[in-house]
Amino acid sequence: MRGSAKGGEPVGMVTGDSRPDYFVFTVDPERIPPLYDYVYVEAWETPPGEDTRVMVKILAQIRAMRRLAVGVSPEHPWPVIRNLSLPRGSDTVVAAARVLGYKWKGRIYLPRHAPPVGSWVYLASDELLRDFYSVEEPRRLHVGSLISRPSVPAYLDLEGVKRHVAIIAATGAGKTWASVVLIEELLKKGATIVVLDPHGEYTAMKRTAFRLGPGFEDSVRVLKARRDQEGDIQYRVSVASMSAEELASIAGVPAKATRIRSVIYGAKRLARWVAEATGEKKWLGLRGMIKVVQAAIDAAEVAKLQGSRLDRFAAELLRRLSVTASRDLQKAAATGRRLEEILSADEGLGRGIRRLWLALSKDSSPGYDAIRYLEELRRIGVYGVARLPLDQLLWPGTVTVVNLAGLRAEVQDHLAFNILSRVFNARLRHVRGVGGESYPYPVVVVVEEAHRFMPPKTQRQTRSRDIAATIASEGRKFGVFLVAITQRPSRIDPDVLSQLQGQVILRIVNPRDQEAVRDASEQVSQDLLDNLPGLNTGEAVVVGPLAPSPIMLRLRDRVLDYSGGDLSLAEAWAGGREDARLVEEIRKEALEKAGELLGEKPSDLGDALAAIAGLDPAPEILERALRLLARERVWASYSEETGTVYGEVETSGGRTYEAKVSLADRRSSCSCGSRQPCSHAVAVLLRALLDGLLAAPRQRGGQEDAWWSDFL
Ligand SMILES: Nc1ncnc2c1ncn2[C@@H]1O[C@H](COP(=O)(O)OP(=O)(O)OP(=O)(O)O)[C@@H](O)[C@H]1O
Repeated sequence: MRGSAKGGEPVGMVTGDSRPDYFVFTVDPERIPPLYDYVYVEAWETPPGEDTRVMVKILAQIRAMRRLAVGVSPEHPWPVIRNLSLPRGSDTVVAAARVLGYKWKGRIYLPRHAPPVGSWVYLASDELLRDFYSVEEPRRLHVGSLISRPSVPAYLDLEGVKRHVAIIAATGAGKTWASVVLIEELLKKGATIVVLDPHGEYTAMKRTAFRLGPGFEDSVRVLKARRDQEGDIQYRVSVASMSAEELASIAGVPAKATRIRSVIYGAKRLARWVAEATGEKKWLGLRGMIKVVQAAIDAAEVAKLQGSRLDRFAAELLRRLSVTASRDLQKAAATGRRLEEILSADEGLGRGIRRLWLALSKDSSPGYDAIRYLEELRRIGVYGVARLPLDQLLWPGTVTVVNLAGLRAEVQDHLAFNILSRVFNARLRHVRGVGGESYPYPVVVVVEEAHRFMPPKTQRQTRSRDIAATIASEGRKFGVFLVAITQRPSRIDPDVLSQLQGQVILRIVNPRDQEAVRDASEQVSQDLLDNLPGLNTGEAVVVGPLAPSPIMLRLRDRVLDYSGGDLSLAEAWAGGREDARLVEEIRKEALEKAGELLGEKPSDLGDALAAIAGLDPAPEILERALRLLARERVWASYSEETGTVYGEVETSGGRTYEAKVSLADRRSSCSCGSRQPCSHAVAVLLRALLDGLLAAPRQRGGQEDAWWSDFL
């Protein structure tokens, strides 16, 4: 009957240290239960609300076990040991059990008495455990089975999610797995879930959503933050809702670069007024700001020739903006008049122009730098004129994965801040009945790598920490619940961590992290902490309101896929085939774009580049450039004025190459040092072609001259 779950016969007797929460018992050597198995003792208790004592079954879990030698010790020398004939069973098996409580009228209570020494200890039956850990439908989340009893299902309590959840483990111990299982269960309950996914690990859930059953096919949506990442829809933040300071910081402009920041400040103000003067919202985006900076650089050059005067700069800038805004001369004049009206009535516009002049009057480099920063931000694709409607982010019975992969830390943090704030405010407005963007159902926000977003104030400043702390402390009132996932709880703000009352703790080895868990949760006892390094992958301890009583469980198999688990070689090599497919797609698209420019579709991409840019790259260089586009980050911008494509190739190995292709001179150069058209320059040219930045060869030049000659 060793290890059997039947119960009945005793497996030991309480013989040692006995306390209300813990007892030591000597084990029958013929019936030794495994570590973590469940036992009970019968004892008299007076349950709360009763006035007589009743006999109850006090459930306990074996947390430690030892064999003590009787009659021998390790100090005995070998010749003595060798000649002793020790019969099997001449040792004593001693176990220590942590009391879990007893169940009385559907509720779990902790005993007030220590089990008497001499009490029989019985193996708990499956039925007893099922009853002890039962959670009623519809609150039941089926996440696995008891660690030592695969036949007893382990349920979490849906209502416990209201007190927020932390999923904590060493790397590779199964955090993402645990989170996916929780998401599956929440989806079955019809929850609205948002996942902030810094590594793009959760995007694969979408492909497998159908496995959850009929009606779940569309229950996973993927929003991408970067244009070139996996996702159905682009998440969008409106530039108009951000301050110039915010924009500059996210773009990565150093705090000390005051002239560049001034340019961004001025450009933002002016772009807003051009939008107002023309009634065209497109000026509110980054492209609008970049056009303002370009006009300001040119206006500053003109003003410098005319005695370096602010009034000359202002007049020239307004003229250029009017013309840029409306090529129709009459309209341009009207826009100019309107801008001047605004300038005389509104000090803000004047301040914007002054800041631009101060930044650019000495030399134009802060202007070019500002363009570079804004251009980089624009290429991400997330910062635009209008924000994404809320119903694309939150939808009942749907998990929306926001793929933040491939973004700089500042941008990830800003987007996390933006999304957390939007969700919280939408719920707050609903609950308070205030107008504006609102959402009628509670929302669970899963934050992967939570330490990136909510570190202690003393360690690092982030934008998202304060809103995360607000959700942790007030989200319950407004129906916004946090599930924070991390391998470094010691790097999470203690104010946030202590509010995450439901904890799913998998293997943790680092003592600092164990301490952080203990500090954050009263329910994690020292003996539980001692057990954490010994857990296997996929085994967890759950404490707090998520479970009826602290529970050790093995997570069930997940249904939805995710990526980022251990590398599968078969899949990794299949990725190579995927690259080849992408290269062919890019080639096809580039040929089509070239056809639009040239008026007839070329049969060969090399010939097309020769016709468009006068470059004739060697075939292997062209192939390498296509592979760069498929695999790496390639950006391009085009200056109509100089007829030059500028761009960068950022490799996954962390190297950046800056390349330039002059269409007018039919030459290219690159920071890799190559004079011949190199793969970086060709990739940059192809990116400009794919992004539709290039004008047809016969249109270049002529129109430009006519346009600028009006006022030069
Ligand atoms: N419950 C489980 N049952 C079976 N295998 C599991 C379980 N949990 C995790 N694994 C395996 O362990 C590996 C690591 O799991 P997972 O990616 O969830 O860990 P993680 O803690 O999120 O890792 P990281 O810190 O690297 O993100 C996975 O490849 C998965 O196959």
